[in-house]
This record gives sequence, structure tokens and C-alpha cells, in this order.
Amino acid sequence: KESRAMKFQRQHMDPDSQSNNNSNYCNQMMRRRKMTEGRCKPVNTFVHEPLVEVQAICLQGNITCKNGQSNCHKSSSSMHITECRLTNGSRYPNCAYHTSQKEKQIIVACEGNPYVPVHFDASV
Ligand SMILES: Nc1ncnc2c1ncn2[C@@H]1O[C@H](C(=O)NS(=O)(=O)C[C@H]2[C@@H](O)[C@H](n3ccc(=O)[nH]c3=O)O[C@@H]2CO)[C@@H](O)[C@H]1O
Repeated sequence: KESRAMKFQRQHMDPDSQSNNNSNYCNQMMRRRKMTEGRCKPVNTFVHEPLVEVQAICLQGNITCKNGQSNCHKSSSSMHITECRLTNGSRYPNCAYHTSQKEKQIIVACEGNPYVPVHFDASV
């Protein structure tokens, strides 16, 4: 069974590619990382920073998550990210995404021992 930490890495980590303005990046990556099976995941962010940098976010002060839990943490600096957003016209199984690259601080929820990111909450 895939751990929550590994699921976070599968869904949100892409340290090897520069922030991508290739308009097909999201179409390819959402499939490759298995977020278009059964349904098209509506919104997903990939982070183009080293894993250790994203894991270090969990050491930042606690803030409130969208779901009210207080195990969220905000990155101290902005990070290179790519936001994938489903286009209005896309119909499963043809999941078509807008690709937009940004530099924003990110908010993740952390859990476990070791205390690591398990959920992407938002970018600000
Ligand atoms: N505090 C917590 N602590 C621990 N766990 C927590 C906590 N909160 C939730 N989980 C769990 O996480 C799991 C999960 O998949 N949550 S999810 O909201 O659907 C994820 C969002 C995110 O993937 C994506 N998104 C969204 C915005 C954006 O900019 N970029 C972007 O990528 O869209 C998704 C839907 O918004 C679920 O099992 C829930 O129980």
C-alpha cells in the first residue's frame, strides 16, 4: 500500500524538471503520476524544488489548514511550482489541463514520524 508520504511525492514532487511552460507538461504529468484514472483530478500542483527543501517546510511554525487542522506549514520562501488546472471542455478519460508556472510560497500538511508532508494545502 502506498504511504501518504509517498503519495504526496508522486502527486506533487517534480524536482528534476525546471518549472515547465511546455503547455503539455500537465497533460503528460497528470497521466504519468496517475491522477487521471477513474476521474480527472481537477487541480494539482507540482513543486520543482529538492525533496529535502519541501520536507523542511514541516519545521516551520504551525498554521491552520483549509480543513481546520493545525498541522499545516508554509514555506519560508517562494518555490518554483507548476499548477495544473482541468480545462472546462475536458471530458474523462481525455483529461486536458492548463499548465501555468509560478513562484509562490506553498502550504503543506505534515504528519507521522518522521514528520513529513502528506498533503498539499495551497500556494500563496
Ligand atoms: N490537515 C491535514 N492533515 C493531513 N491530511 C490532510 C489534511 N487536510 C487534508 N488531508 C488529507 O489529504 C488528502 C487530500 O488529497 N486532500 S485534498 O484536499 O484533496 C488535496 C488537494 C491537493 O492535492 C490539490 N491541490 C489543491 C490546491 C492547490 O493549489 N494545489 C493542489 O495540488 O487539490 C486537492 C483538493 O483541493 C485527503 O486524504 C485528506 O484527508
